[in-house]
Amino acid sequence: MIAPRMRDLVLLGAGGHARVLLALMRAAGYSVLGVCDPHLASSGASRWEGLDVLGDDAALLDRLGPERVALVLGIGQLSTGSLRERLYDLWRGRGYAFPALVHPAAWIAGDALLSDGVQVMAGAIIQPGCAIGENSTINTRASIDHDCHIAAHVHVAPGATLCGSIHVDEGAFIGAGSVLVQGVRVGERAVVGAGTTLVRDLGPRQIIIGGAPRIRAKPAAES
Ligand SMILES: CC(=O)SCCNC(=O)CCNC(=O)[C@H](O)C(C)(C)COP(=O)(O)OP(=O)(O)OC[C@H]1O[C@@H](n2cnc3c(N)ncnc32)[C@H](O)[C@@H]1OP(=O)(O)O
Repeated sequence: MIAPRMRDLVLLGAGGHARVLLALMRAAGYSVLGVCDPHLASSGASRWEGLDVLGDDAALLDRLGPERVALVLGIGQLSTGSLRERLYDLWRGRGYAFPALVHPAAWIAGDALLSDGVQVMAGAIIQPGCAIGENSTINTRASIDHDCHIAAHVHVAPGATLCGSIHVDEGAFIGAGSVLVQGVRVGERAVVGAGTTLVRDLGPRQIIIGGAPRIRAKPAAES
């Protein structure tokens, strides 16, 4: 993990996810040099949310090399599409660093491992024994319990609850408010719909949505 204070940060993108990250960076006291966004640049705007608009990608490459700035990926990730992943790989390939960012109101166990580019939003909890892969987002108030392994480019959306010892493979999307019971595995690029409870493994590229609750009697031995 690269210490965020080593270099000034430049925010890529100016949508809702970028605004949440800007709030995180300000709350954590990071130094933000400005924002790069093709739409802002083409509109001629010089300021956005109190930041200087630095221009589009070309401006960044021309004026602010990877030795001067580190990047923050302000593009969110929905259940479809992989723009965020492609941009991350593109800029990494150009030599730029993406420090892991953690909101000061998140709680992360001392032994949890956060890879480069991980973004942990306000209210999130990451318990002992967890590892979070590159460019993954643990969004607002999501909860990752002990010994979970989250691969790269995963989005755990707001309020999702992952119980212990869960594996989430690369590029998967865990919807808002979903609950994953202990020990399940979510396959590569699979999608867990918002509010869904996952009780068994989900294969690669599978989507699970909702699911009817069932009522049954408890075994006699249980009171
Ligand atoms: C900060 C942020 O905002 S981060 C973003 C967080 N957002 C989320 O977590 C949203 C996650 N996305 C979802 O849950 C989506 O609905 C998906 C990906 C599971 C499915 O999307 P789509 O394939 O586009 O499904 P679509 O909208 O066409 O709905 C298909 C059917 O499933 C139902 N449905 C869709 N999602 C859900 C859900 N999460 N729970 C229950 N039912 C659902 C729809 O009502 C529809 O039912 P119908 O056929 O009877 O009309």
